Amino acid sequence: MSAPANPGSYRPPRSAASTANYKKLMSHLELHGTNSRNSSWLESMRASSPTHLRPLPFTSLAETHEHVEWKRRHPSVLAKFDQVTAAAKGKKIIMFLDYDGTLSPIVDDPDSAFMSKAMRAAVKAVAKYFPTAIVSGRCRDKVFNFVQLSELYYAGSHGMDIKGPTKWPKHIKPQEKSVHCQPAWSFLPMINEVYNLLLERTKLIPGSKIENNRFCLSVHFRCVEENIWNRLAEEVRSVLARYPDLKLTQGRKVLEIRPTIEWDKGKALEFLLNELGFADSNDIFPIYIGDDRSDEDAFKVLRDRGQGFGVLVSKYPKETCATYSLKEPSEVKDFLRRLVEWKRVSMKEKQRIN
Ligand SMILES: O=P(O)(O)OC[C@H]1O[C@H](O[C@H]2O[C@H](CO)[C@@H](O)[C@H](O)[C@H]2O)[C@H](O)[C@@H](O)[C@@H]1O
Repeated sequence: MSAPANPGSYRPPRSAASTANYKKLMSHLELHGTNSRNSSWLESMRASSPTHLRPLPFTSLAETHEHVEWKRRHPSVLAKFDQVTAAAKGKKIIMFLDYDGTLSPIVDDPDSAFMSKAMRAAVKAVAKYFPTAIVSGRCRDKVFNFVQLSELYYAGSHGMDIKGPTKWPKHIKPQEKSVHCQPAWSFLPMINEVYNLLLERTKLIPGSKIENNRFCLSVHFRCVEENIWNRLAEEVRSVLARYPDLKLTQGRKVLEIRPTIEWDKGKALEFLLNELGFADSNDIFPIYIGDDRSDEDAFKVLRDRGQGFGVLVSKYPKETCATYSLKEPSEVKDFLRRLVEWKRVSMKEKQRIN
């Protein structure tokens, strides 16, 4: 799965599963879109980001049985920190971090999803000790502008645009060839065409926003009144009906339009492990932290490889392939800091023994 020499010449296969998902989602929009408020896509769109519900604190007596059971299956990685570091001992940790909802809190305006200085310092410290990648649905340039750390790998557009660090941290040998992977290169003109069509078709829908993430698009529902979600979805449906090579996925109050290629955040994770020279390595310990559905592809890869683990960032129980959980970005920051501290102490200890 090495980077194509000429990204423009690479035509990845279309996935049957993706096509089936696309048809399923499209048929939901078609069959139930305009009349039924109970269609499954509407329900899951609501549930994807229940920011306006009263949050149930994890420690509250009001915790539901479901919540308790979910926490038992996906405990806090902070609470299990000693267990985690015991498993990672002697192995090489590689850190993968989603951006929105993981490093930055979810906000109404996607252009204002800034990360705090403290979070940036925590990510910088992690990258000093472990190879670190940001894996985001955003386009690579945009997520780089938010994070502003040159020593990281960046996988934008759900992993369809990967680039290596421009400043190499000491622990990584600078690669002879620069890491570069754009498996959906040939879809660029189509994505731009659909972007312009959607801008035009949705301009009268209050609160809607179409975000161009280069190899994919996001249609934002967060600031659209729920009673017109169907109208927005219908516009998306009617545009996409003419583009069978694009598929729809659903995120947190967002519909994402992507090329129907067999590529996702899980594939990006595998690509990066290969590029780092860990393809067949048994002594690696990859950790992937993310909050959204698209992160599940990466959690699943780690689960299937039996290496490292996934951490889901969520205050609410969600079906997930992640092993552990964290409630919110501030806990992600705490976890990153603790990991750095643990590494510093174990390096000192090693030096003392030698
Ligand atoms: O993979 P990610 O880095 O998590 O990107 C997924 C989407 O994130 C952004 O949207 C989400 O965050 C916004 C800002 O907090 C929020 O307004 C929106 O409702 C969320 O869905 C980004 O704007 C999208 O393009 C990404 O697809």
